[in-house]
Amino acid sequence: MIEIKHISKSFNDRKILDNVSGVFKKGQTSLVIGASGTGKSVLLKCMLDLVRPEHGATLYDGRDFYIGEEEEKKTIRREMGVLFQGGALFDSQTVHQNVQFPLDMLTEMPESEKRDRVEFCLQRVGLEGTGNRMPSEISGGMKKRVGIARAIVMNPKYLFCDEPNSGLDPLTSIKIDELIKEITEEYSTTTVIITHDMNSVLSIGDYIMFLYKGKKVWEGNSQTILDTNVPELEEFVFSNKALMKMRGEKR
Ligand SMILES: Nc1ncnc2c1ncn2[C@@H]1O[C@H](COP(=O)(O)OP(=O)(O)OP(=O)(O)O)[C@@H](O)[C@H]1O
Repeated sequence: MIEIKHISKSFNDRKILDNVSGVFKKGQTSLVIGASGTGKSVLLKCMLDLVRPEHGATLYDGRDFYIGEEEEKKTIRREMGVLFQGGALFDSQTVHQNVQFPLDMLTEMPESEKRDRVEFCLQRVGLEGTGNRMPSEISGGMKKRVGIARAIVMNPKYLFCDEPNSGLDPLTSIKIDELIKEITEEYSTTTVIITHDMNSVLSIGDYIMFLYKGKKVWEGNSQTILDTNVPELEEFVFSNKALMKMRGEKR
């Protein structure tokens, strides 16, 4: 479980996050949603301690990430897997080398064990047999899968995905969402996904936090979101015409 408590962050006197709190549970896919520029990525960076908020705390299963001992912070960092926006693969390295990177950086694992672990993760994301290819030789959807394999190679407790569907067609997006959801349930990870994809919201939103101009103005799940009466959220959700129609038919 990850708890964020009263997170506030400003850049150059401009408040980007304003007192944001929430709980992301183990074994669930939690989504942080909102329009562009509303502070989703900054919130993720605060949770990863890449950006330090002026106020607030992030607790990983009760362990305070900002004020804990350096050893404890290191432990927490090793328990995190991150799927970066755009995949962030090293172009000059093979798929296998990309997935192995965290094992090389963070473990003393023997080479043979690393190889087996990488092969297992590639197989888990449906990419068996592709280890020797270069990132330039695979599709956008496959790159995301490589990114997911790399994010889970250390067997993380906490999985962060920044816009996992960006640049993908709708069908591939659904498959990536399903894969993230399956992994979350299979390994009981606490998964936090930054997105503005309404398909994801409706299909994998166990918990949804909606940010508007840096504030949390709504929280709920995929079942309750279509019944919202919060104007800012209504505007966000029903900018999708098909959903607007669905709501009309429901009422
Ligand atoms: N390092 C920084 N210095 C100054 N301003 C920043 C910095 N990082 C982010 N911002 C500002 O914070 C605001 C929120 O940015 P953020 O990237 O969190 O938005 P977002 O909700 O993730 O948007 P998108 O969906 O487009 O990725 C933006 O106005 C951005 O310019």
